[in-house]
Amino acid sequence: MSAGSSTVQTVPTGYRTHPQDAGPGLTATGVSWGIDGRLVLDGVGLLAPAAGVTGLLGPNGSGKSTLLRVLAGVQQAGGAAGDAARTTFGGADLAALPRRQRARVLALVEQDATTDLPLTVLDAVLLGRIPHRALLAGDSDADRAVARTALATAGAHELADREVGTLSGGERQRVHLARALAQEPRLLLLDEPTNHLDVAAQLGAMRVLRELAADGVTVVTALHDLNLAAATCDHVVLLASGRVVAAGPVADVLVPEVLEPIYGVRVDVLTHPRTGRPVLSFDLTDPPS
Ligand SMILES: Nc1ncnc2c1ncn2[C@@H]1O[C@H](COP(=O)(O)OP(=O)(O)OP(=O)(O)O)[C@@H](O)[C@H]1O
Repeated sequence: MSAGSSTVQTVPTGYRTHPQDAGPGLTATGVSWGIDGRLVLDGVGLLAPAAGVTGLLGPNGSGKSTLLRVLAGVQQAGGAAGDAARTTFGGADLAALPRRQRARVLALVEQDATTDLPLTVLDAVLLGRIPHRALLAGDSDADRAVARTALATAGAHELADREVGTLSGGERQRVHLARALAQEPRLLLLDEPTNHLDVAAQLGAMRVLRELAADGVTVVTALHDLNLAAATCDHVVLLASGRVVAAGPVADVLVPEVLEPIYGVRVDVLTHPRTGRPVLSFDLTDPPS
């Protein structure tokens, strides 16, 4: 791991929201998206409780990234499918919000997002401040302070003056998290935010998400690592072939009866000796039929 520090710091109190402001969370109904005559999302409905961490799980190609992009409004629901999707956050229709207003509410951290622009890390993180300042206004001292705090929270403060294009995958992932934190969202959507991170940095990033949730931010994160989800999420939504096949508290969904038919592996569930949370063990022998 080439980042100078793998330590992800706790969330400073300066830009916390408050749990009582969290509202009813994120709801989506009837979300479909298709391309080339194929339905990638097929009438997805989900509930991500306010001020909680919801894990979006599912095998490769099940539709996690597409769903996050549609929820964020980066990709329009429908596509070749045509549908009557409705997505609300805090009771408000997200699709009806003007783009700038939506960017003050939600931030999306995409998987392996890259940029060809010769931006420093600090400038990249400052992009997260754009929705909060007057049109055509430059960065203020306050914006730079928020950006530096976000970098520190994401464990990337030492990278501030580096060019984004020169960063390692794990370093870049921290910078994307910092950019989203600088946006001060009430809804944070993340697409596999830990896939380039070492184990300490993975847990550190999940701790940041948990602390944000404790302070009222609603977090939805796609994850491949089911044990990371078991250790850190409140609630999980399991997708397969563009449909939700299970959703609910971790202990209800991350069980062999649900996971084995979806992943096609044998699953045993143990209990963590200290936390009491589920620990999953996998092997490739055929699951019992
Ligand atoms: N623009 C597109 N054109 C064609 N196919 C697409 C497009 N976007 C997504 N797909 C297909 O839709 C399916 C779901 O893709 P998506 O990236 O949402 O899955 P995922 O669950 O995030 O996968 P992974 O875990 O591998 O990242 C895949 O089969 C993918 O190839």
